[in-house]
Amino acid sequence: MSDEPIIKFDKVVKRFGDLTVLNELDFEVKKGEKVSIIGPSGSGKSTVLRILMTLEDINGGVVTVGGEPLWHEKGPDGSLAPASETHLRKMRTQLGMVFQQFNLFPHMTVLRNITEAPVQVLGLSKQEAKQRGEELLELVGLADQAQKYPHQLSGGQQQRVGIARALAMRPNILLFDEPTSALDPELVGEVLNVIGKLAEEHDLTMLLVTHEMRFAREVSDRVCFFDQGRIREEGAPEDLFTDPNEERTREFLQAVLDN
Ligand SMILES: Nc1ncnc2c1ncn2[C@@H]1O[C@H](COP(=O)(O)OP(=O)(O)OP(=O)(O)O)[C@@H](O)[C@H]1O
Repeated sequence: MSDEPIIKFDKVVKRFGDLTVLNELDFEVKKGEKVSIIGPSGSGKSTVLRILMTLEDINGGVVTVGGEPLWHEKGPDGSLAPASETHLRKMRTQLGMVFQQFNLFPHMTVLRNITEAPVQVLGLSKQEAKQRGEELLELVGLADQAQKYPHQLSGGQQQRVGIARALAMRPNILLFDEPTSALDPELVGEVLNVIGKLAEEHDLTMLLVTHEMRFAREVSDRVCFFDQGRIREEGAPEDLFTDPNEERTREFLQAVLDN
């Protein structure tokens, strides 16, 4: 891990109508760091990921990815103007996201789900993309499922394809938005195992929104507790989970761990 932040939110404001979801959020992630975001429903956790994926714009502040503003472009005089679609498209290639609902293309085979974007967006040849796709299926333990369609797979297998698909774009940063919350309990483990293996073996920067507290504790370098659009408390998992400073964090952990 380096000290340089690869993601930086500087007083970021996000509103939906009258609702302020991010309230001057300051947040940094270092290169290679594995960070979990936990917190109550509606506290803005998924919004942080969606802003990074350029699926939601921002109403104030600056988001920087890899040292460059995401939602802005620097003019010749150094001033910041709203980003063009070309800039957003370029910036987006640094990030991959694994969604709660998998979001696979239902009419494509597993392998094609993985090769489509590398061919269309990165310009890889079909052969190169296929080779990369097969390696990734191996990594997520699905080498024998390449020619199946998503509906022929279990939820856990579909989510592992979702992870392979995100990795196929070789992102520097991988975002996970509650990747196991749509799964039957018996399928959660296989997905967490794949994510855990990635965290251990790769120097990818990972940002994970999760309700799986035990997993967050195992896999993260740092855990951030979000509350009302800000980070209420953050720290090493062993500190935050065993001896939080804030009463609000304690209440939240008590409530989720009792469940
Ligand atoms: N497109 C939208 N339009 C209007 N309101 C939205 C939109 N997206 C999110 N919100 C609202 O913004 C708030 C924050 O949403 P967000 O999904 O970031 O929360 P969260 O912390 O991830 O919650 P959860 O754990 O329930 O997924 C919620 O109150 C949500 O209803």
